Amino acid sequence: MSSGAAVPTPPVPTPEVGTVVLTAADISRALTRIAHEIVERNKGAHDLVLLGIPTRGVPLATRLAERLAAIEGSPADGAPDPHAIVGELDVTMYRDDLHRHPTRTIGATRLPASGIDGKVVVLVDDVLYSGRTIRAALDAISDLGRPRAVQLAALVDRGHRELPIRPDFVGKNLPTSTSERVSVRLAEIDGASAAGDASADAVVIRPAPSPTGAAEDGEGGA
Ligand SMILES: O=P(O)(O)OC[C@H]1O[C@H](OP(=O)(O)OP(=O)(O)O)[C@H](O)[C@@H]1O
Ligand SMILES: O=c1cc[nH]c(=O)[nH]1
Repeated sequence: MSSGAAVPTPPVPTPEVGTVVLTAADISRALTRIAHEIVERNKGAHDLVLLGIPTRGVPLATRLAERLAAIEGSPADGAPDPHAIVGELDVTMYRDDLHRHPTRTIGATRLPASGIDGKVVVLVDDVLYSGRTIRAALDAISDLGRPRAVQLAALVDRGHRELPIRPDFVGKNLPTSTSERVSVRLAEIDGASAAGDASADAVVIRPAPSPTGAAEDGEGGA
């Protein structure tokens, strides 16, 4: 017999790699909740396009699309083909800090065949911090078409915004210091964990790696 309500698990400190604030199960639950919120906000999944921002926004967008399809049922019920509504949006050339990071690699931009005109575009990113990446994404979108609306989903909102940008869907609000760094690990990008777990998924908070890195973060250099 159960002895009562489950006791919340406290964050797990791992001194070498930081503190795990979201486990794989937490991330999975957060994405499922966000998918439900997207459906609720948009009264279904019609006309949705999910654009992931590299690097980790892309697999997150795919995971969200798979959940949207599962929530909406059969295509006759309005369920989207998850592969047909996901794209990726590279924002490198639209950044306002390019001069500080001249060696950034330019990534791919790939839109669904439907394009984005008249669609509801949900931008998907792993971490929202200064908001400068999303500002760049909005500029990139305006060069590609004219969506009916643009919404923003972030797995983690760590605060410290430098621009008037606010997410519509958040996995976890995580109060942080500017001297910290939030790292998201996803199996699709990072492979198996050091412990050999099937899923490497985790969100970890740790001290920013170096004074240079800390300064970059504090000034919004993502
Ligand atoms: O709100 P901001 O201050 O712009 O920071 C958030 C951005 O920083 C990280 O990307 P990063 O540029 O480090 O690239 P990565 O995703 O390839 O690691 C993160 O994935 C967000 O895109
Ligand atoms: O902590 C941070 C800040 C910006 N981008 C990240 O991915 N993590």
